[in-house]
Amino acid sequence: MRDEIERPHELTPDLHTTLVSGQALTRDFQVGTQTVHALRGVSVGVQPGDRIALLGTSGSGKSTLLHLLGALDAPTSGSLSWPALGAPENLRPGLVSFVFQAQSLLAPLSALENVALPLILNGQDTRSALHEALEWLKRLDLGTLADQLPEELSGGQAQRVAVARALVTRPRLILADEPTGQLDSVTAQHLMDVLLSALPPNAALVLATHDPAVAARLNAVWHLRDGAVSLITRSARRTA
Ligand SMILES: Nc1ncnc2c1ncn2[C@@H]1O[C@H](COP(=O)(O)OP(=O)(O)OP(=O)(O)O)[C@@H](O)[C@H]1O
Repeated sequence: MRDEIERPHELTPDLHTTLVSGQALTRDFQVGTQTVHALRGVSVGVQPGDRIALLGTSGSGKSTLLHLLGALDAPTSGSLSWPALGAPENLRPGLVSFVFQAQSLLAPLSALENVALPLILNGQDTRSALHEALEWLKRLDLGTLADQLPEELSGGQAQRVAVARALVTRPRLILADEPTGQLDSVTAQHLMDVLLSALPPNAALVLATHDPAVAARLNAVWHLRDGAVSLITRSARRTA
């Protein structure tokens, strides 16, 4: 149930706990002689426990905004900060994780090795990284698939492995870019079940989607239109 509607400028972020804050963000891309205005002045904040859907049509700027929030890209203008997380160079892998639409697993690595990789990149020894990765696979009901290569997994299984890989570092912020985009509606809802039940209550999720049924699973929706957040709706019932 959505009972409260806010304009973006009415948000009052708590600066001590804010995971990421973006003010007046723009992002232009130069394509030949044309300038594409992918974001046109977006101001948003993400707090611990938020489960936010980023809903908008193709080309509305969802991926561009996620990339900025995760410091994969920098804005053309505006300011970005991660008050509770620190400097952008310390965010990944660890504090901020991404789940992409599809085929983001490394093909030569098994499911288990894919999940362990962020821990190994963070300096953890391989043996304990593999042990923790297996615990996550089991938790997501994927223990029997640990030795499979990505090409041997179904689309839904591969996305659950990608969720395990995103959660293994115990991130504070998970940015998911249409993680259900290649899945049928039943498999998509199963992935949402897995993601929402495995997400630590204090972590935040921002998930881009075209699908209103997926957005309805979350407790706030940022409606993105032509590179601007046109509306923010919040659910009365917070799930975290
Ligand atoms: N690297 C880039 N170079 C040029 N233009 C880009 C680039 N990235 C994004 N754009 C353009 O910016 C606009 C917003 O793109 P973006 O991918 O953020 O939208 P989106 O809402 O995620 O779309 P979709 O739902 O199709 O993934 C589009 O017009 C896109 O073509």
